[in-house]
Amino acid sequence: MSEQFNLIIVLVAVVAVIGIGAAFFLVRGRKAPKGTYTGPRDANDPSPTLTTDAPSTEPPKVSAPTDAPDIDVVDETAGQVLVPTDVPDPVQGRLARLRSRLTKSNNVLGKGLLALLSQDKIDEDVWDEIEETLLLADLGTEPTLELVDALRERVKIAGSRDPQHVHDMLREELLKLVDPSMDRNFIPVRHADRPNVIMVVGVNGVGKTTTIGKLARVFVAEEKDVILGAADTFRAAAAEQLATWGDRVGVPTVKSDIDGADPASVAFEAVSAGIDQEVDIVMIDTAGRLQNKVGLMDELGKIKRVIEKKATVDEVLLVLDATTGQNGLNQAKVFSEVVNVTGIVLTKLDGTAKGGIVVAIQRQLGVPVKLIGLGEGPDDLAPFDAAAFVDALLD
Ligand SMILES: Nc1nc2c(ncn2[C@@H]2O[C@H](COP(=O)(O)OP(=O)(O)OP(=O)(O)O)[C@@H](O)[C@H]2O)c(=O)[nH]1
Repeated sequence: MSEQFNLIIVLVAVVAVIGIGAAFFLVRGRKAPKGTYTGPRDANDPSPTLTTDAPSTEPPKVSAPTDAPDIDVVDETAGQVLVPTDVPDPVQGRLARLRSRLTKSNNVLGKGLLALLSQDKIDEDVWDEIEETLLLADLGTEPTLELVDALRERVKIAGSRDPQHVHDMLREELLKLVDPSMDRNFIPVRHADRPNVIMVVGVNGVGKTTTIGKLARVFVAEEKDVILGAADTFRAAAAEQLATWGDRVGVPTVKSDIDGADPASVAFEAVSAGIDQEVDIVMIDTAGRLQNKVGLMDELGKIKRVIEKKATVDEVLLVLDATTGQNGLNQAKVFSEVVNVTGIVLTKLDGTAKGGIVVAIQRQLGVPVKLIGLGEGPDDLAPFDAAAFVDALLD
């Protein structure tokens, strides 16, 4: 009797275990085979405790390993069907919608300049004030002097203080500095045999993950298929944050649940998944948390090389926080020495009166600002348009 009773208990336990297992499987969806990137985790790959300044003595190895370490990157995107909960705003007209944010924070610059230039008599003190206004707006020394010289010349020739004329003159000269001729296209086109790959770089806290989330929405609004790769592996929460952004618009994320996992492996898996699933765009988030330039260089360089085993990196977007002024310029310098930056995303322009940073950064790197962040909302990212930007400063 007690044997029968024991048998019943064992049977009940087995059924319960199978049931829980099946439920878990259904909730998680199908797990694809373990990661296919078999490159070794380099000694200099970042770990959560990395603080040393010591440069690595060996270049990162990325090829032909024999015994693949246990890289826990699993492409959970295969067969995954995400049901979007959000419909992103169309891209057209975004800057117009967000223009008031730019105007509110930056009209100190535009209005200040207009007032100064409209005075009956523009003496040296006024020119000094104009110069100061431009420098305070983070325009940078060289562009400031250029602009002041151009305005002096034009004021001398025109002689008139008519407000509309002053407005038009200032608009023209500012536009020249912002340079409307730069190629600011940021909507990628898929290659015939592979997705377009975008790497997003920048230090932590600048709004990188948020920007990738917002950009994924922009691409979805443009009817592109997208996969995200969470190669910022310093903290699993960052990957979750990215996945949450993606989930909302039906974009899957390749990630590792392990803090400090090899970022290049995650990038490789994301690009592999993008190729397998024939998506248009793969966007790779990276960490900017490294304590020193050598570490940063090693990590970003390795991610790029590993991706290039599968595809080309078509765009490297550098995300910079507009409120950080000179610090942002220093970051831009470091990143551009490490990777070939092809475009800039300037975030938090809604929170600063220093819109001149657009000019300073473009000058320093010689690459265009392609997008600007104008708030924390999911669709508060706008394509940068030189004329609309200058108009927002002046109106
Ligand atoms: N006001 C404003 N806030 C922004 C903008 N872009 C991002 N943020 C905020 O900036 C903060 C940091 O953003 P994250 O995306 O977490 O920054 P991150 O660079 O990815 O940082 P890590 O994940 O720690 O590397 C968040 O509170 C964002 O909401 C913007 O354009 N305007």
